[in-house]
Amino acid sequence: MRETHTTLYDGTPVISTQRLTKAFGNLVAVNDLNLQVMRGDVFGFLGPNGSGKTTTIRMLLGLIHPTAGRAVLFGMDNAYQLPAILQRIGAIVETPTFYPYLSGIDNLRVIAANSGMKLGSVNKPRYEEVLDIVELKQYQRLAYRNYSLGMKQRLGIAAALLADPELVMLDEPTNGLDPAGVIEIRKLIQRLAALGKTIFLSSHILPEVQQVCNRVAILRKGNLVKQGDVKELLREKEQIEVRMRLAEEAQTALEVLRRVKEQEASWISHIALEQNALRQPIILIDAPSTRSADINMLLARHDLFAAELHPREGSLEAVYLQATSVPNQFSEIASTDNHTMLNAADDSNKGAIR
Ligand SMILES: Nc1ncnc2c1ncn2[C@@H]1O[C@H](COP(=O)(O)OP(=O)(O)OP(=O)(O)O)[C@@H](O)[C@H]1O
Repeated sequence: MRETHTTLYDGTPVISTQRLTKAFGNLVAVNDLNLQVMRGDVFGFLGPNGSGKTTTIRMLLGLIHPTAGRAVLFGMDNAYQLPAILQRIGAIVETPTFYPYLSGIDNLRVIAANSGMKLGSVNKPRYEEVLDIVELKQYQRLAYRNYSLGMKQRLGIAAALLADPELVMLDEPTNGLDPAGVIEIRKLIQRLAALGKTIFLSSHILPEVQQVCNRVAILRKGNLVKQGDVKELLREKEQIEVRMRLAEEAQTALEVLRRVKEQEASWISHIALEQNALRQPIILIDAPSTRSADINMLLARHDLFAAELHPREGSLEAVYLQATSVPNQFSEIASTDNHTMLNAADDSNKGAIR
């Protein structure tokens, strides 16, 4: 988790949507969406293919008009004050177009010229600054066509940073990247957060999001099914794993724990008997990891002694799976549910890595 968060986070909303909705004909791509992104957030925007992430981002950037509802960025309604809002945003929604035969730095010059930024030596430090941030300074003279996919993606982010935006919006920035490329992007996002940028990141890759984001929203079929602080969401998904020496002991322990759960231990939300990788029976208890000693004591009271007992951290994957398995009657869109990596496999452009 990002450490800079506490120092930069001041609770000022940067993005606030109110009942934001987009329908394409009969298809409700985004339904009644209320999002809150605060200054200093690294905000993860999650959802399976077709759940409405890109449509939301396009509405936020004023690329398409909502069917209903509104989006307020930096306190301004984007239906009325879009130019003032866009000046403060750096975004990559689709892969930016670069000239293959021009170097990285020359491509940035072209983009700056095309978007009306100041040219000439006065901007040179800024080009180098952004290339430095994305760790491409040493490759700035290399022709774009010789860049790796990860370098191309980072040059795109450098271009989005030229005007020193407060909010950086990245739509699936790790698509198609190899593990090293994914790590580079993660480090880059952490650097941008440390520079005080607010980051809005849509992604399929849950472990990545878990590592860099402090807050997340999960979309399913155009509906917001979860929004919250990552640490809190993970805490809700903590478990305690207990292994007994013998299978019969595991069964007895399970019965004891279930009884205790009903009678006195309301801090246990669920208990299941499963098998570990060695096919040994284990008891998985959904409870705060700080309760491990209590579990030990409860078992000991019944002359049951665990061979192993250890807390398991919560994962965003567990949060996601639970959130997206909730049946939802509002929208008609077919989506792929219960896929750990938000089902990137059916789309060759998605670079989900397990
Ligand atoms: N211009 C459009 N016309 C009609 N339907 C559209 C249009 N744009 C998006 N959709 C539909 O809206 C739904 C949401 O699409 P969207 O691209 O926002 O999802 P997403 O979560 O970004 O998915 P992915 O991860 O695959 O990019 C999909 O069913 C998509 O087919």
